[in-house]
Amino acid sequence: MPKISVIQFPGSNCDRDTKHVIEDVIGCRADLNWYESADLSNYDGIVLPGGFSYGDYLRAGAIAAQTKIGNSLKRAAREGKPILGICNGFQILTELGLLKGALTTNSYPKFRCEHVYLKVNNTESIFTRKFDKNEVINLPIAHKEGRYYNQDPELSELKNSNQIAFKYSNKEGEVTKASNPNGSCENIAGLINEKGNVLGMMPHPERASEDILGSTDGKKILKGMIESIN
Ligand SMILES: NC(=O)CC[C@H](N)C(=O)O
Repeated sequence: MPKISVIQFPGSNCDRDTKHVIEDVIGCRADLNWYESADLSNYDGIVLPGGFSYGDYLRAGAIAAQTKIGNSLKRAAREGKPILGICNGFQILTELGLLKGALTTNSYPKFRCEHVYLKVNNTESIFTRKFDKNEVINLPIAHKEGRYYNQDPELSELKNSNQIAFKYSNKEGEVTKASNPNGSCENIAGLINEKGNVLGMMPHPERASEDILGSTDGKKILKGMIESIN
């Protein structure tokens, strides 16, 4: 059975929910590992959970990315291990340079906590292959620094190499300004690296993995990742 490491930073707050979904909903082993002592060589996949690492001081994710787990994450990414960064995890991955671009303060600078619709743009990755192309899914967001920023030529490269995983949309799948909760460029809600083994996303799949929570769309992302490990 694959072993997944869920990394805990000072200020993580979605670590236990993530472990719960991986273990109790998907039926895989997940350990909580404190960032200072985590040995990623023992694990087949890694999840950076949501939260407020180091209190979001300087910029969300900036300080966590400077700790020694940063090098371990870079090594794991190079080795091709699947890495999923959820919300604060996505912020840490961009700060580490494992995903391109940056996450900055929402265009309307308030914390937004609500369900949003996403259009699935890439269905070829290990994380998104359980969805149909352009499928509209429903996941919750909870952030203040979720505005994805990038510019050309990098932005065009991301588009041309199909690295945009999810875009904020309306229920009909139209990618509009009104359906963009934070001012992200191109309505980008989730990105995959070039190699296809790292996904960062602002919405929370672990909060949408059980019927009782109103959506199970998020489970497909975690399941896709875990089932890719053999
Ligand atoms: N849910 C999260 O991971 C949260 C928050 C995040 N650090 C922010 O931008 O507000």
